[in-house]
Amino acid sequence: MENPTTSKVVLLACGSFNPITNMHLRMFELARDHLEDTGQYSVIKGIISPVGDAYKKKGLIEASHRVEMARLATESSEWITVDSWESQQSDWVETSKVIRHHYEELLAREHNRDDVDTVKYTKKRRIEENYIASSLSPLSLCSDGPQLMLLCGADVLESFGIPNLWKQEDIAEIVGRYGLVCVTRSGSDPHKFINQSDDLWKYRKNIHVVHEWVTNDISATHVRRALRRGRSVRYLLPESVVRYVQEHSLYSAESEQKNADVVLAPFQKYSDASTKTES
Ligand SMILES: Nc1ncnc2c1ncn2[C@@H]1O[C@H](COP(=O)(O)OP(=O)(O)OP(=O)(O)O)[C@@H](O)[C@H]1O
Ligand SMILES: O=C(O)c1ccc[n+]([C@@H]2O[C@H](COP(=O)([O-])O)[C@@H](O)[C@H]2O)c1
Repeated sequence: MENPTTSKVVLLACGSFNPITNMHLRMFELARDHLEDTGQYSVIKGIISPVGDAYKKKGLIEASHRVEMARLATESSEWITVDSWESQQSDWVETSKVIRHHYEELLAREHNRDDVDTVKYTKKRRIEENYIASSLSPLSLCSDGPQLMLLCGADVLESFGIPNLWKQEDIAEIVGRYGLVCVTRSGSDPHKFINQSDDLWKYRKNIHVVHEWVTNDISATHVRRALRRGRSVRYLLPESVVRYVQEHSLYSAESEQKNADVVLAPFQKYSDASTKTES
């Protein structure tokens, strides 16, 4: 039964998912519990959007494999889905544009649902188009429509502070207009980071920090390292993903060198600077 007093939320996670791990899936569950615990939100859907091959991060294997592994991993979930739109684009797509794309999709879906009420739709569309990123409260599609929020780990939030990585207007749009749910990772302190950033502080009410008490250090980098050393990765990834990796002989010393000689664009320097990336 729908609760009319709560706002519906769709969570969107962007990243390499190289490969998807149990922690990526946990991130969704943690975020949903956290938001619903406030009594203000009802999370209706989660979307995993693997980045395209043009991201050129070192060791990034083909998007087709990463998308397929994410599909296998979410087969048993009733609410987490995978979307391949971003991965199919020939150029790298900035996250703000990925969010906009999914927002448009949600809006179109709402429109189809409400198409008897075209006046209501047109009015909301106009409000939406005129919306200024500097507003402090995120806009939901319509009074009963879902709100789209970006879901990420604290490393991505902290990457907002890397010079020339994210455009300031994109950060304002993501956090000011849509909202962000950030899951803590070991070694990170999102509250401190928000406190030290004037831009994020301005939008603090739209940033939901989820504390993961069971510190879980699984990272795709650790998984790839274990795989190329012939170590077991069982119970770090869903079993279906472990089987897929084996069947397709993914993640070797050779695949880790992919894109190693690529001259990096500013947005890729994050990947390079990341302490998680190694040879
Ligand atoms: N252990 C974790 N705790 C919290 N968030 C996580 C964790 N692992 C991944 N994430 C988040 O999941 C999203 C997708 O992450 P990504 O695909 O880059 O995985 P990763 O494990 O960080 O990868 P890599 O090790 O290759 O850099 C990001 O928002 C990232 O912060
Ligand atoms: O939009 C941007 O400016 C931007 C800058 C840096 C990174 N991103 C996105 O952040 C995600 C980071 O993923 P990863 O695996 O490199 O940690 C990935 O989806 C990138 O497209 C996005």
